[in-house]
Amino acid sequence: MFVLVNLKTYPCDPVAVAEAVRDVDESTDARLAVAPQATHLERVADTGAETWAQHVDPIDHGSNTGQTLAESVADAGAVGTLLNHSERRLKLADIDGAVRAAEHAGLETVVCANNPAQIGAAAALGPDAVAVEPPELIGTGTPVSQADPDIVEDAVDAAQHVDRDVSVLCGAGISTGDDVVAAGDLGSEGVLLASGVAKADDPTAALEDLVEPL
Ligand SMILES: O=C(CO)COP(=O)(O)O
Repeated sequence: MFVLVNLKTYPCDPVAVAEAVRDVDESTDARLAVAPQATHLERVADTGAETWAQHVDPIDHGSNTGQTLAESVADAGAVGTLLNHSERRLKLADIDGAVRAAEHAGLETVVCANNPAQIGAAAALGPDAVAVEPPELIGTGTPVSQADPDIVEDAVDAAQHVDRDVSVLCGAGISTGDDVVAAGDLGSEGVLLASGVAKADDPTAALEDLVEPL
């Protein structure tokens, strides 16, 4: 299972969380990664933790003030990027452009979507993975795998119908090892989570709990 921790703009210490991700990754068969804010990418990558961006724009080098260039994110040490997170929605054409920009920079891609229909559309753009995250469950602590298992199974079906090479992650409210196991039982190859680790008093303990049953 892939456990991708999105730090959003939570007021946590990104380096401390990254060190926890690195250390717990070494103790488990699961794959762990962390997605800090763009300004923290380099410091986080320097810890040795697998580092992801939260977003890149569908642009090339040039006159794009204030935008995030995939090559710069890769230069900072990121190996992948989230795209179209529910808190950073893009138009379809821009998701397509951002997937191409990320691929060009050598970044792995996870395109987020709200529901199975959007997952099918996202999978058709050929990212490495898609992630279904019902927005109403994000940050609630109620795991999608328990509150809405059908959405995960339907997302897996929708993605496989379009492209069997696109893996499916799920997210929203995931915070325990049982949640991760339930996500896997529903056909998900990983989880995308935030508050369960970023807001934890002890991120190492939170991560250990997440991977303990794997
Ligand atoms: O948006 C999310 C991950 O990208 C999910 O957030 P929570 O884990 O806080 O529900």
